[in-house]
Amino acid sequence: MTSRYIAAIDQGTTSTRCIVFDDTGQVVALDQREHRQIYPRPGWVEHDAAEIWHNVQAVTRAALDAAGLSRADLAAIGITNQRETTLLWDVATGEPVHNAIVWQDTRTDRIIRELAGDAGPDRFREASGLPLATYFAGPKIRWLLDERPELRARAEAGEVIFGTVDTWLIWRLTGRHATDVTNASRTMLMNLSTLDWDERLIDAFGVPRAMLPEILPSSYVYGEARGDFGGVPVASALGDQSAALFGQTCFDPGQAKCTYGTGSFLLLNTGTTPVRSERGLLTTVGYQIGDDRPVYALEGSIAVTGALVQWLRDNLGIISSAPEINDLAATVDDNGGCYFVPAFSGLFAPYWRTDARGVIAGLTGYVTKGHLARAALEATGWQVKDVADAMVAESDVNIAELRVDGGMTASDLLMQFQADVLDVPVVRPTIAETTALGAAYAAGLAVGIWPDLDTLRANWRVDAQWQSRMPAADRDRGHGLWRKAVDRSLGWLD
Ligand SMILES: Nc1ncnc2c1ncn2[C@@H]1O[C@H](COP(=O)(O)OP(=O)(O)O)[C@@H](O)[C@H]1O
Ligand SMILES: O=P(O)(O)OC[C@H](O)CO
Repeated sequence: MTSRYIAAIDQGTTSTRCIVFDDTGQVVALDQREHRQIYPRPGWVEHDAAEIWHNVQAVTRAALDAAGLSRADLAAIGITNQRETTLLWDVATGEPVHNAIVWQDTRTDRIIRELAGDAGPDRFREASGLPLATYFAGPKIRWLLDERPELRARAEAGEVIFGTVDTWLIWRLTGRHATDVTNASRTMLMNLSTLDWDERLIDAFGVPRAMLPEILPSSYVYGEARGDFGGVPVASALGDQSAALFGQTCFDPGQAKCTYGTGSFLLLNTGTTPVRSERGLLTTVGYQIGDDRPVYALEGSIAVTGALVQWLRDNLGIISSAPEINDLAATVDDNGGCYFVPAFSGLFAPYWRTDARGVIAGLTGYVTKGHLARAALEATGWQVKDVADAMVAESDVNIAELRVDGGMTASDLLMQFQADVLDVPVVRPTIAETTALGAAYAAGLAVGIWPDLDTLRANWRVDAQWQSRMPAADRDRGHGLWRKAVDRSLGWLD
């Protein structure tokens, strides 16, 4: 029997999933495991890279078992991952030399301020497409090598090497030290035009070239897996937001998707030319298929969306599960004049303000927990509107519809509000696991399961859609109040 299944590994911030897809793109089996979030100090977030590798193997075995399949049934393994999270490990032993520093971690704040100096946060934007921010991998490598000087000499000798999570998994699976171009575009060390490490950038961050992986396309056979999955080609790697763009089949310039999870990420396909942002968006690589020219995207990254729902559950206890926020919000007709800016770790796009902190504005004696629940859901809608507005202004593209995925799209109230404030249709596809699907599609293309992008496009189907029904005057008034609340959150830290 020919191998017609693909195992997509989705290594996310809070959990690791393996989803097995068949050659029609349908989900056959899924397994998922959470891993520890390590908070050594306020603002610091780490993961144990060894635990992540252990979980990747465990969920892949379990998903195959659940599907009643063996490795011989797999045509390919695809990888998608949380981006920017930074790992260093010892080539000889394969052991991590430090916990992984997670994308949300803000410990590099001082390094960022020093590097920005008089030139400001856009010092490296032309080459990298990114503003100087704690978010990206380059500053995290710098911090690790400054903190542990003994590692620098070993990194210069290529004995200690760097990778984002894709690289770590490709290395563990195949032995090759490689990354894909979408992940590399989040390091702040890659030149967006040459798609290679940029000497000026790696010098500025003090990163030895010997520790960096080779940069390869997203849909590409990286090598054959060894060990438990021996012989199966590892045939894709994409950062999770790029994978979702791919899984949503946003292959044409002007197509956009937003993934609503812990944070939310709106990506707009801008075609084969990178569009540099002057409005706080990121220029990133959407995907690259084999030797084709890469497809670029503009991205609006929002740090806290679903995480606010979790905060209402875990820290305030006003709901006992995330879906319950919708029942609570439905007890009231509107937000009661209340606006919630969840700037828990500053504000990401389009503001990039590390000095912001959360505020609830407009509180009166009238406000109930129902209003707070509604304001929390609306906060996601407004944050996405802010990045969508910046995108339209930046690229002259009118977003005709927004394709959505992720855990928060289960909220009908949020999806309706999103369509209302964006004034464009919001559309959710039948396969909700878009991120894993994107990794499976990219792997399947590389090994010939699917012949071309048109075949994948034809596979995309609408599950639900929401049309705008909010009067323009209400939208404008609400947006004005939201922006006032955002102003209140800025400059809280000195
Ligand atoms: N029905 C719901 N309504 C609103 N938010 C939800 C709902 N279900 C889950 N969430 C939120 O969605 C997030 C989980 O989505 P998911 O796509 O699994 O995120 P991630 O991949 O970032 O872990 C959580 O932050 C949770 O609070
Ligand atoms: O793991 P997720 O889904 O929270 O995504 C994290 C992003 O890739 C961070 O840039």
